[in-house]
Amino acid sequence: MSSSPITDYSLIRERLSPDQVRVFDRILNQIGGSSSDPVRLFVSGTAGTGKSFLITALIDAVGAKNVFVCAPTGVAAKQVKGKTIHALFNLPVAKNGEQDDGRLFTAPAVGDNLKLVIVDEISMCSAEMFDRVESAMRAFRPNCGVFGGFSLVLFGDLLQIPPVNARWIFECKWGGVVLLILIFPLNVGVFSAQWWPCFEYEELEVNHRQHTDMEFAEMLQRWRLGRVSGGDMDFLQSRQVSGTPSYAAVAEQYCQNGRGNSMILVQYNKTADELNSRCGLMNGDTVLVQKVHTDQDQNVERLTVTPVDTAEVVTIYRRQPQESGRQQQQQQKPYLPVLPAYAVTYHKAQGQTLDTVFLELPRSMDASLFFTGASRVRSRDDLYVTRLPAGFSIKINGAAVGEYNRLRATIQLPPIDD
Ligand SMILES: Nc1ncnc2c1ncn2[C@@H]1O[C@H](COP(=O)(O)OP(=O)(O)OP(=O)(O)O)[C@@H](O)[C@H]1O
Repeated sequence: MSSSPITDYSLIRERLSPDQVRVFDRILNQIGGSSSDPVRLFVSGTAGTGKSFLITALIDAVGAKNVFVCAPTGVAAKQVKGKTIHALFNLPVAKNGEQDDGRLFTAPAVGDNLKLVIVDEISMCSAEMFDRVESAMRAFRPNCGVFGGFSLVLFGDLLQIPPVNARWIFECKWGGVVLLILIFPLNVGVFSAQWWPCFEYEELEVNHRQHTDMEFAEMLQRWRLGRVSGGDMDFLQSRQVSGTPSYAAVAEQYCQNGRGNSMILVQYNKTADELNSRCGLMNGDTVLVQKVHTDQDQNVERLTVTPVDTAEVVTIYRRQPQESGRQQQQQQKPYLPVLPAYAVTYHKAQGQTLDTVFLELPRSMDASLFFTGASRVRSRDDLYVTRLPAGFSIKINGAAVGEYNRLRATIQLPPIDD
């Protein structure tokens, strides 16, 4: 990816589908045009419609040094060569589920060349976090209005994973306002969070991830809306790894069927830890190994890695074993404190395309989690479930569907659940 803008967009446009080109042109025309109005756009579309792909095309066109790109999680940010929202805007991170203190740390320096700010996987960004982004952008350029007058494009799918223990980006802070609106039904936009109504809407429609298995794509659209047919249940039954939730059976199947970037998706971090450690692996930061340094006997001495959450370069050295006993320590070699992890939470998988997934399913599950997990793969053959609980069901979030339909109506599209 070049850091300078490409002025002839024809080559970039060639790699995009017609709906991606429509949005690409709309954004670039507004940024490059004579209008002084900043872009305020929310680009949605179901999983696999190439939202992240379009982001990389926009970065190429505008030039990496002229765009800020971010996402709520490190893995999602890495996907679009960006930073986490926290890292980009220097927001304090909440620890152990406690709320942070709401302070805004020093904002990064912003040159005059900043043309566009992009936030991917917006479904996971809470209304509170979005308020902070607004303050941070206004701090870059005070006196220029909302979001500092910068162009801002949001990408995501409101039917994928919502923010953890927080309000949706479109949800109102004060229940009382909702009550008032119920009594005096005014413009529906008043329901929304403070900044959300500033955004116009676009939707991508071509599924690029499951385009070779349209039956699977249709199945996913049912699941996205919380509908699981009898045929779907039969299919899920046939994709079970084991009759009982046995980590060993899952691990064995994983080793046999897992390809390239396969993942076991689980609900909670502690389950991921358990699964990883049972298999002799450990959970931790996800890192990309950039360089393996060896000595003259080809023993690995150290690794240069980039954690996906921070994108810093880190060197990992061998450590002495912790076991007690001097003799035992002398016998054991210093070890590298890094092992591959293959179970992650559904949250960490959002935004990725994976070769194979193994879904851990509770008896009742949010449609957003199930849909996000299942839609990571390209075809039915790449999807497994660790076990299908009796009476398995998924439930849809009505607020997200309602907001989706409201947005679609603004561009004359029918409700998704019609
Ligand atoms: N125009 C395109 N031509 C070829 N491949 C494409 C195109 N657009 C997207 N893809 C591919 O389709 C897959 C899904 O794309 P992408 O991850 O951008 O979708 P997404 O809408 O961001 O999905 P999600 O909502 O799940 O994050 C990726 O493998 C991507 O490379």
